[in-house]
Amino acid sequence: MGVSLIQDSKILIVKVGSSLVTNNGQGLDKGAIAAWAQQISALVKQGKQVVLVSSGAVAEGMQRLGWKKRPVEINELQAAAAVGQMGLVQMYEQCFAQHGLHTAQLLLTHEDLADRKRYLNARTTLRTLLDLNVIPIINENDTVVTEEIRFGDNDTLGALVANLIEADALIILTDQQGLYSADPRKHPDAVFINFETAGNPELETMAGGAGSAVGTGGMLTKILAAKRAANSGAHTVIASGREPDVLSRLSQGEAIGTHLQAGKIKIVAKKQWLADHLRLGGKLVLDDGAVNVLCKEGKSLLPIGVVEVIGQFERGDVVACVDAHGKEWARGIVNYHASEVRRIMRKPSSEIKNILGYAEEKELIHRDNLVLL
Ligand SMILES: Nc1ncnc2c1ncn2[C@@H]1O[C@H](COP(=O)(O)OP(=O)(O)O)[C@@H](O)[C@H]1O
Ligand SMILES: N[C@@H](CCC(=O)OP(=O)(O)O)C(=O)O
Repeated sequence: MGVSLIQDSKILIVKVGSSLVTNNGQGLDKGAIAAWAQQISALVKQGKQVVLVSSGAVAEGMQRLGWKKRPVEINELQAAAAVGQMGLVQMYEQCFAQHGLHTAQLLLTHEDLADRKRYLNARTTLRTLLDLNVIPIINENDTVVTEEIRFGDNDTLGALVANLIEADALIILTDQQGLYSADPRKHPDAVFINFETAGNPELETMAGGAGSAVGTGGMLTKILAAKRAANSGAHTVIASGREPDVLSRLSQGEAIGTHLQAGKIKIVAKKQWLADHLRLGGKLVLDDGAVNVLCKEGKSLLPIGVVEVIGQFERGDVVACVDAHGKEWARGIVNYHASEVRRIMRKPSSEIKNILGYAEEKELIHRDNLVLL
C-alpha cells in the first residue's frame, strides 16, 4: 500500500485511548501526552485543524483515588471520572501551552448531539475554537450520564465528532499497531490489515473486545466508528499511539497502521445528524410496499404504508422505520404525535383531516427529513 490516506486532510479528529493516556492505568503518561501535543501543535502551525478526543478520566481517577479495581457501581465510576478529568485537562493544557496553544474542554453527552439545537451549538462552538487555533479536548460527560444513555466508548464519540464538523479524517491511537485478522493478544499469528474499505462487514468478524483492564471498546467499536465516520466522508486510521512521531509521519504521507478508506458517497449534514441518533423515541412498522417506495423510489412516507406504531413520540421527534421483521431501513423526523399516527395509519392522506380534525402535512415523514440506512 502506498501513501497515507490522510496526507491531504485539513480537519483531523485524533482519539487516544485510556491505556495509552494512563500508561495502562499506572497514571498519566506525561511523555506520551507531550509528544502528541508537540506533533498536533506542528500540524496546527501548518494550517490543519485538530480536535482531540481523549479517554482516560476513569482510569486516572482510579489511580488518584488509590482504587486498584475498576468499580462496578456507576456512581463510583462517575466519581472517578470527575476526579480523573481534572488531571487530563491540566496535563493537556500544560503540554499545549509549551507550544503557545490554548486548549478547551468539551464534555458531551448523547443528548447534546441528539437535540438539533444543541448539536448545531456544539458544531458552531467547535468550529469557532478551531478557527481560533485552540485545541478542543473532548470526552464524554461521564458524571451525568447513566448506563442507558452513554456513548460508552470514545471511538463512537470520535466518529460522531468527525460527522459533526465534517472532518476529513479520524485517527484512532491505541495500544496495538492497528487491526489484525484476530485479537493479537490471543492469536499471535494474526495477520495485520493495512488497507481496507471502511464499512466492509468482514472487518467486524475480526475485531474482538478490549485488550487491557482500562480500555472499554476494543477493536469492534473502532471498526464501527470507521463505518460511521465514512458516512460524512472521513477516512479512519487505527494506529499505535506509541509509534514515534505517528501523527507527523501520517500527515507526511507515511502509511502507518490500518487505513480504512471512506467511499465517495457522503450523506449531507442534516441527514447525517439523523443517522447519528443512537437511541430513538419510537418505531413505525411499514408494510413491504412502503419499504419499497422509501428505499427504491426515494419518496416520502405516507400514513397508508404504516401498519403499527411502537412506543411514544412527539411531532418533531426522530423515529425508526422498520419492516415486519424489525429491520430498520430508514429514520426521520415525524410530523405527527404517536397517538395521532395510531389513528391515521393504514389510511390515505386525504382522510387525515376528517380523522384528526386538521392536517398538518400529508406525509408522516417528508423525504427531506428522512435518511436511508
Ligand atoms: N482484531 C484485532 N486487532 C487488534 N486488536 C484487537 C483485535 N481484537 C481485539 N483487539 C484488542 O483491542 C484492544 C484495543 O482496544 P481497547 O483496549 O478498547 O483500547 P483503547 O483504550 O485504545 O480504546 C487491543 O489491545 C487488542 O487486544
Ligand atoms: N469517558 C471514558 C472513556 C472510556 C473509553 O472509551 O475508553 P477507551 O476504550 O480507552 O477509549 C473515560 O474517560 O474514562
